[in-house]
Amino acid sequence: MTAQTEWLIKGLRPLGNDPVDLHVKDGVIAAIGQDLVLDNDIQTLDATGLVGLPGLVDLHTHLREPGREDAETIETGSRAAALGGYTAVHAMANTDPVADTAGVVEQVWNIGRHVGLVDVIPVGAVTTGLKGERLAELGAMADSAARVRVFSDDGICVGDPGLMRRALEYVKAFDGVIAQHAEDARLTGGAQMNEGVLSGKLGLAGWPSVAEESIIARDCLLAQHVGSRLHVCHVSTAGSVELIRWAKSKGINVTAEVTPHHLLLTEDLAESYDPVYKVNPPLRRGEDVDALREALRDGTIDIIATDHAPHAVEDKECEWAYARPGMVGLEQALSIAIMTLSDGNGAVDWESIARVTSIDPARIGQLTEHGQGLMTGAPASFVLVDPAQSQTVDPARLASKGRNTPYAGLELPGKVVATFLRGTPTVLDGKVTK
Ligand SMILES: NC(=O)N[C@@H](CC(=O)O)C(=O)O
Ligand SMILES: [Zn+2]
Ligand SMILES: [Zn+2]
Repeated sequence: MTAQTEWLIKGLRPLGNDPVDLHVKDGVIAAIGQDLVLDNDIQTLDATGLVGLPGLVDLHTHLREPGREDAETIETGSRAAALGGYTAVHAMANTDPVADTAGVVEQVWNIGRHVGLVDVIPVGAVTTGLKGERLAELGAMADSAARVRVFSDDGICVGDPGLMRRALEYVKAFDGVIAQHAEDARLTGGAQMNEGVLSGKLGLAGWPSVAEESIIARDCLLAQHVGSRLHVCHVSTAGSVELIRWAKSKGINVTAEVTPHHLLLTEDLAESYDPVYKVNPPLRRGEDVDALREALRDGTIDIIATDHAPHAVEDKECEWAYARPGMVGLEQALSIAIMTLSDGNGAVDWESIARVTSIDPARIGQLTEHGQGLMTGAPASFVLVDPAQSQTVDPARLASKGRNTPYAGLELPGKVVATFLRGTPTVLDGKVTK
């Protein structure tokens, strides 16, 4: 029975270009062409009007397993990811136990494979227990079955410059990358929101831009000094953009990500005192949002990464100061990419969307099976999007266990109709297949 493995997909528009048919067989794209006719009796999918993109790759996802399965599991997070058009997600290391050994990363990787909806690529911790004291077993995680290439203490900054330098040097051996959560903790004690006029008015302790920017500047100089690869997580300020632009102009090997929420939302939302808007780094000013959007368009910021951060209801529906920071994002990221990378007259820059959501995240994470585009011989991992449909976000209907979406009630453009992972549909008709 070839039903699951062989497909004829009719009339999709790759990256928004002229319609073609796609023959999917044995996990790869066997042929692309106009009006393909196949003589055997295989499954056909009418994709007229749908845009085809390479499967999305998230470099920054919190799946909460092991340790907080009440907030998210690898399975529920995988469902959310597939519905969002993702075929691979990098699972952050700030779990309990922390993903700081070959054993833990292999377990996460195995559960992801068993669920089978997206490739779950573990991120390894930089320091043991995220304590910032000594390096974790980076080499063993890289050599493990999980083939870890991205290392991060995300949630916490690697504050010690000596340790950061050694981590950057260590991962060079296997072309790994250190993904830094840039926050000088000595400048953010008790911080609740962006530091500025509004934080003063609201009486909430501020997180100043300089707490992010000073670490980015330092880490770029360290990456230059030791000739290593640095990735900056969730860039949130105009000043950070300027620093990264400078570093790239000097040939420093730095890449950067921006989250959907930092591309769309501003600090004013804190006026509601609704903790759904509490996140690290905090939502910033309109000027910062403008600079981040421009930086994404001109390539200074390489990619969109969700920082999908599901939390249990009791950790979010409480007083602002006690709420955990973070918001979910896997199911809405593509819509926000569409909003950010269109010209306002409805013309969507699909090529850039593929670059920032798939091709470049796969390159940074060293994933050879993803982000390859729709080409003959490439793995059949792609997403079919209907740009004419929109979705109104209902927190109760998310596949993620997290209900902490900042987009509740908003009508967002685009809908994922189907996602394929190595030739097998994980989403069909907008629903997870298993
Ligand atoms: N972004 C957040 O506000 N929270 C993240 C940690 C992080 O990304 O720093 C989390 O793990 O909940
Ligand atoms: Zn972080
Ligand atoms: Zn994070």
